[in-house]
Amino acid sequence: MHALLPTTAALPLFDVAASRRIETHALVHSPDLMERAGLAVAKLALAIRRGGGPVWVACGPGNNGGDGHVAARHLAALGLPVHVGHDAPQRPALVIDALLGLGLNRAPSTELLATIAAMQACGAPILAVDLPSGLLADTGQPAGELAVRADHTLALLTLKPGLFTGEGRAHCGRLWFDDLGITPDEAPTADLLGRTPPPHRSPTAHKGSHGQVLVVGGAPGMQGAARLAARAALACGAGRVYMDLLGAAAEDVADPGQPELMRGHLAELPQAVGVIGCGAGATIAAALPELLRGLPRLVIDADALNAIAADADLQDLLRARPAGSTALTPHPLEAARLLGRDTAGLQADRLAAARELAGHLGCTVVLKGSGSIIASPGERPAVCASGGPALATAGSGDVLAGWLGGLWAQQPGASAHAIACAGVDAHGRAGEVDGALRAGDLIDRLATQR
Ligand SMILES: NC(=O)C1=CN([C@@H]2O[C@H](COP(=O)(O)OP(=O)(O)OC[C@H]3O[C@@H](n4cnc5c(N)ncnc54)[C@H](O)[C@@H]3O)[C@@H](O)[C@H]2O)[C@@H](O)CC1
Ligand SMILES: Nc1ncnc2c1ncn2[C@@H]1O[C@H](COP(=O)(O)OP(=O)(O)O)[C@@H](O)[C@H]1O
Repeated sequence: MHALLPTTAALPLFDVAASRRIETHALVHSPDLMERAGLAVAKLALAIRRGGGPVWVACGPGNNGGDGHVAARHLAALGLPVHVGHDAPQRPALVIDALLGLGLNRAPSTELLATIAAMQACGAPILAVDLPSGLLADTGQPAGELAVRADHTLALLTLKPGLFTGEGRAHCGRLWFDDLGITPDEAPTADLLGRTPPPHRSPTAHKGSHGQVLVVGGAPGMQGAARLAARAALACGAGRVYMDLLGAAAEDVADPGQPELMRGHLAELPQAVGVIGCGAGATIAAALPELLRGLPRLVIDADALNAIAADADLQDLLRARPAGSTALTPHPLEAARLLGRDTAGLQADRLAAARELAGHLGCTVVLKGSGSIIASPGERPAVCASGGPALATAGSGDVLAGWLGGLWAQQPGASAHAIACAGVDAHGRAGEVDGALRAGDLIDRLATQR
């Protein structure tokens, strides 16, 4: 058993169906899985209980409850006061939530909701077994009106996507993992992102070795978004970064705070990585056909996504681009527009939605938000474990788009999927601070963490 995050290594994620298969195979040679699980829960419970009161173990009807009973037995054998039941004891030192795990398949009943509410109200730390009860393992969404908000979650046997995306991070608290000594015998459903080394810079490099980025966006009143993207591309190490601010006079393009940035246009920079759409407003629509046809690698964000959502011809141009040459970075509302769906429906299964959008438009899709998803045609999807609410500030998405462009300029042979995985994880790590992070400060943190 070990604490899970932050992780430098990529980790395999398995959905419910895969976890069930792995469990079934493992049980053939290791029939004592529940004993192992319950022992791991008891060990963690010993370490995190607060005070000398009873450990309250709330057990459900299935194997999740079985794990809870085994843990209760171990704790009682050690002489700890243990209370097993759905009613709260006086001043518990810890709650072990073993109500529902992988088997959750409907909204919790009124009685279960009452137990969840009592756990939440009793004031003791909550340790969830495998998953916080009421949270769906595949999506990270509550199945009903309430799911446990745990202080700790000990994932067992496999890591499930719902621990990391959707509402998962708000419900899991600190994450721990015990694989119960089993190595899964099948390919993961998705990868949890690990750290990717920064692009190599040769001792004999010159600025021409590190590529060009062309940022197209920043309509009047929204130029800050494009400037943030351009600054991020520069800080990432791109050799030369150009801006095409839509509708701006030549003298307005200069960025006094960042004199390295230059003015440029598609016609002069046919090999640049395009970062298009940040703060672009409706003006970007007219420029899109040329950009979609002209630039070999594209990161498409914000208003460019909205323009594409509204125009079937632009969608066809996107689909006509070579495989691996385009990354879309929608937040959930933009992704919903691209799929012609509502945001809540899309958020209900972020992994499925990102895969669907990637298939629909033939592009890499970064579905942003807590537990960003990276999905591409023909690739295993990835889930981002880094980042947090400090990133919920204006401009952090523009920084991401620019950073992806900067990475790609330096690694022309990389696919959109590889660039998105590397950049999204770095962006998330840089955003792990208390409080809120200004987008400008996020760029500095990205540049210095490498
Ligand atoms: N079988 C084993 O040896 C192992 C089991 N493990 C544990 O077993 C869990 C999975 O066990 P189960 O498949 O029995 O599933 P659960 O224990 O999560 O729940 C299954 C039961 O809950 C009921 N249920 C589902 N949703 C409900 C709802 N909303 N309201 C009321 N009842 C509901 C189901 O009808 C079923 O009876 C894992 O999460 C993990 O904790 C792991 O420890 C690995 C080893
Ligand atoms: N709570 C959060 N946890 C993790 N990442 C977050 C959170 N809130 C925002 N982010 C990240 O911050 C960025 C916000 O992007 P976006 O919504 O496009 O903002 P903007 O348009 O203001 O730049 C995305 O990369 C998103 O994943």
